[in-house]
Amino acid sequence: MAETLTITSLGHEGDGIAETASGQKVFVPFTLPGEVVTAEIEGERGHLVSIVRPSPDRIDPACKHFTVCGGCALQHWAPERYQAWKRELVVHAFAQRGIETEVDPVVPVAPHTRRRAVFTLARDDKALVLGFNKRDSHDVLAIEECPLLVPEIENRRDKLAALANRLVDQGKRARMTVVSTDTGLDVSLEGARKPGRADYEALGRAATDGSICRLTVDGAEIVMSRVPELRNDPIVLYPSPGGFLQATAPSEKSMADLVDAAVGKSGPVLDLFSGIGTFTLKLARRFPVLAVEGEARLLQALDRSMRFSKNIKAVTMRRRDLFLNPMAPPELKPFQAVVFDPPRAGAKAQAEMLAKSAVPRIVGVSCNAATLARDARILIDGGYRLTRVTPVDQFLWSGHIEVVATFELARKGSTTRRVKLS
Ligand SMILES: C[S@@+](CC[C@H](N)C(=O)[O-])C[C@H]1O[C@@H](n2cnc3c(N)ncnc32)[C@H](O)[C@@H]1O
Repeated sequence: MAETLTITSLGHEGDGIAETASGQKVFVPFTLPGEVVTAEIEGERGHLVSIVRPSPDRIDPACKHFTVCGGCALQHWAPERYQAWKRELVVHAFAQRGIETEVDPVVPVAPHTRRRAVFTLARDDKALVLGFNKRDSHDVLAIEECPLLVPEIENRRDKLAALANRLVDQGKRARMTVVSTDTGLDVSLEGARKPGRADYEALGRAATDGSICRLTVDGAEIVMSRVPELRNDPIVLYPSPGGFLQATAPSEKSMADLVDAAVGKSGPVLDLFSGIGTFTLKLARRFPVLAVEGEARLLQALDRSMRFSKNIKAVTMRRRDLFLNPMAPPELKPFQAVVFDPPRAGAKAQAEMLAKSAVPRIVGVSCNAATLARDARILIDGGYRLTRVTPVDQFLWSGHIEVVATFELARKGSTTRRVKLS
């Protein structure tokens, strides 16, 4: 039987939190603070049945698939309240580590800006479905719209499904990463059937209608009609098939501007977890930069950017596993600033090394506020001061938030030295 509940707050994934009559804490998706709802209780999950008293901040969701699609959790909240909640997530993550800090307002990101999408493809009962996983399910939802995506991807769903049609067999699944670039769609298919000779020809024909610049299957290039380029004059970035790329161009710009400002006026700069060089290249307009990254193919893409971008200073690249082999204080010595932008797991080992260094400025970028706060604690305990924290809403309507944090060396007796980067 459904129980009447009052939602007191939202959990970090965006689900409403309430207490049952028996004092049990339950999470009820698609509810808002202050709302009175009825829900069927199953363990610590509450399945929303009806909204008895809606929040004045409740709005109509932007997408017809909302609540069924696993992608979005919070389309039903007025933007100002939603953004304030996202900022609070960051405040809370730092407070959990004993760090009291000012946090800037969230930098918002508009709908229809997601330029990198990862679709699931599944063939059931003959039809090939291109979509996203349903909420709390492995089933694939065939999406008819997605207000997150740039139109170049959203309007080509049928074309993308047709492209994969030959290579996904009955009962099988595959993953398709699509990046909208300035030269067309860069499509990477993974987990599909290996193409045979006849497939190559058909794929070649299907892919060369002007909308697709590159098609790779499990990393192997099948079609390349134009080199995929992300142009931001004077810089050109080259995405790597299926490789990491900041999810939207506006959030990437906001983060790169924040990093650039936080680095300040002196180099050389060390860019750790550099990827294809999103921050490296912008910083290299002013300073020599050493880019360190674990994946060879991303450094190859950065190498290409260095050759085709204009007005950049010396960029040195190094491949290294920074989890197993973080850069140690003697190696950090030449740098006036260090940027680190690790995966969700954070950069604990590297933060421990940075905490022992005398680098004057450190900028941390992360899509996980909890691991960033953990790494911030390590830096602060090592003698750094946290001077600015800015959330960027790269993952609109989800519980995820991107954060840029700036640290300055505050240890007594610390001096700054300028050293030439060899
Ligand atoms: C969040 S991405 C940031 C990339 C880059 N800063 C950008 O904006 O495009 C994290 C990067 O860390 C790299 N990475 C993951 N694990 C690593 C490791 N153990 N050592 C070095 N790099 C690693 C990934 O390949 C990825 O490029």
